[in-house]
Amino acid sequence: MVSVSASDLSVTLGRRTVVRGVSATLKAGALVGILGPNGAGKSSLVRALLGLLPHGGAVSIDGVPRASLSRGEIARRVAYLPQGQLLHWPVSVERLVALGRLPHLGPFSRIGAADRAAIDRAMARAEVGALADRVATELSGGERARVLLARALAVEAPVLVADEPLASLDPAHQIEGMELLRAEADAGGLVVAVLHDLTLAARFCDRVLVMADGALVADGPPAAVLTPALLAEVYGITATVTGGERPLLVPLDRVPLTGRSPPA
Ligand SMILES: Nc1ncnc2c1ncn2[C@@H]1O[C@H](COP(=O)(O)OP(=O)(O)OP(=O)(O)O)[C@@H](O)[C@H]1O
Repeated sequence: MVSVSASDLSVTLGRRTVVRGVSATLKAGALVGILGPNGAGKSSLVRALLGLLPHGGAVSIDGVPRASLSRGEIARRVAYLPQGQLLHWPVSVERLVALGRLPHLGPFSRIGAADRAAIDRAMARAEVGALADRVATELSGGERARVLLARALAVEAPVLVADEPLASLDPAHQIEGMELLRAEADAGGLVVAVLHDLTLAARFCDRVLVMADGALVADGPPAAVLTPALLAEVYGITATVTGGERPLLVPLDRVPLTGRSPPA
């Protein structure tokens, strides 16, 4: 069973420690939301998990120390959709999505029938088939976000890590994006998504990890974690929280931040 495990993970950038002693084991079949205010360390955490940032502590993928896996092995096991990726080359959307197959190709091999099928599946799932011949640098922000999601889906890796996959998406595409991530998890994958929309996180995630000031301050099912007290302490907001297992959260006002200590 696919899993990603972090033990006492820490990241220091310049003189600042931006991830502090995070430990968590994430398992297949779950959609895990990484939440927390701006600057809390969410992107740094996922980048450290992937080995894209120097860090302290240990990470294992499927029980194997990540440091002992080659870049290719990691790229085949974990698809990564970075935050706010810019596109510099005027390639077609179809060719951009096809780049998702690179981890599966040898140095001299070309896209084959299986790769072609994976690209078509990914484009259909992210609903970007109609954009196939468009130039990627000429897309709107939301179109670009869906194309980049399609590229990550085209990897067909057992783990998908998506950093703010809903940014720039209209409400219908936000819901569609979450449905897609949910379906990946329901099909047995592990999906880790950095999210800012608390209601969508509560509705779709099985588990949420809440970061504040670099530390993991809460971890559990959304209904247990996303309480008015936590929202006040971590985000500095009052909110109405209604409903049961899949609460609806409506931010109302700002309140002074009180902070929350990591669980002992
Ligand atoms: N190169 C760097 N040197 C020093 N500090 C950095 C560097 N890069 C990022 N940081 C700081 O690290 C902290 C965590 O950044 P990170 O991007 O992980 O936060 P985040 O929770 O993903 O935020 P957001 O929701 O705004 O995307 C921030 O305070 C940021 O300013």
